[in-house]
Amino acid sequence: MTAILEVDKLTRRFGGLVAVNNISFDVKQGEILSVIGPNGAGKSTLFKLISSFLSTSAGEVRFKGEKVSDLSPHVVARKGIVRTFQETTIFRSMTTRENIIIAHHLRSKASMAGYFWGSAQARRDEATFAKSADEIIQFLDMQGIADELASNLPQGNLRALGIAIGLATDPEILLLDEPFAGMNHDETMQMVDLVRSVQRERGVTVMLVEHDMPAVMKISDRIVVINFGEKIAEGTPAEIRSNDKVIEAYLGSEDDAIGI
Ligand SMILES: Nc1ncnc2c1ncn2[C@@H]1O[C@H](COP(=O)(O)OP(=O)(O)OP(=O)(O)O)[C@@H](O)[C@H]1O
Repeated sequence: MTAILEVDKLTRRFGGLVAVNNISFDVKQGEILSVIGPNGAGKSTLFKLISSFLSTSAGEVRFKGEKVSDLSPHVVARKGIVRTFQETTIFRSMTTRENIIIAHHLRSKASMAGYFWGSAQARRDEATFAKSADEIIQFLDMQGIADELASNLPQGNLRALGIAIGLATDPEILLLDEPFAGMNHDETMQMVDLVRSVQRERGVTVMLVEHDMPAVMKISDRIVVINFGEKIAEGTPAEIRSNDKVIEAYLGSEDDAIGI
C-alpha cells in the first residue's frame, strides 16, 4: 500500500515544552491507524498539526506528496483531511438529516451570494446534497433518527452523526478524536463496526486517537505509540501489545494497561 499521508520530523513546542518531538510515520492508503499514548503524550497536538489547527515548529505533513502543514484548516479539509471532534459541531435545533445536508456545504461549488439569491448552481447543489445525505443515512443505518432533532439524540447516536457529518464532506482521510469516549461496551462495538465499514465500503483512510485499548486493538491495522511527545513504537496490534517500551510507558500511567 502506498502512503497517503507522510508525517515527517514533525515538532511542536509550547514555550519550553516540546509537545510533539521529531515524529515521523506514514499513513497508508485505506488503512486504520491509531495513535495511542498515556495522558499528555501529545496525541491531540499531533492531530491538530495534521489538520492544520496548529502551526508546526519544525517538520512537515505531506498529503499525496504535497505539503499541507501550516495551510489554513479549511483548505486542508477541502483537500480531503477531515477531523471530527469529540463533540463535533452539531446544530442541536436541527434534525439529523438537516445537519448532514448542512455539512455538505464544505464541498459546495456555489458562492455564498449564490445561496442567498438562490442561483441555479445553489439549487443543483441542494438537490445533490439532499440525495447524498439520504445515502449516508442509509449507509450508517440512521433512518430511524433522520427526522429527529439532534437535541433529542443519545450520546451513541450523536457520535454516529459526527461520523455522518465527516462523511458529508467527502473525506479521503478521516481523523477521529476519541470516537469511543464515554461509550459502553455495546456502543463501542457498534462504533467499531461503523468505522470499519466506512473504511472498507467507502475506501476512507482513518486515523484515530483513542484511550480504549480493547477497541484500539480490535479496530487498528497499525498503531503508532507516543510518549512525552516522541514516537516510541509503531506496528500491528500484536506487535504493540508485546512491545517492552509500550508496556513500560503504560505502567504507572493513569490509563488502563495496554489490554493484553
Ligand atoms: N495550547 C497549549 N499550550 C500549552 N501547552 C499545551 C497546549 N496544548 C497542549 N499542551 C501541552 O502539550 C502536552 C501534550 O498535550 P496533548 O493534549 O497533545 O496530549 P494528549 O496525548 O492528547 O493528552 P490526553 O490523552 O490527556 O488528551 C501536554 O503537556 C499539554 O499540557
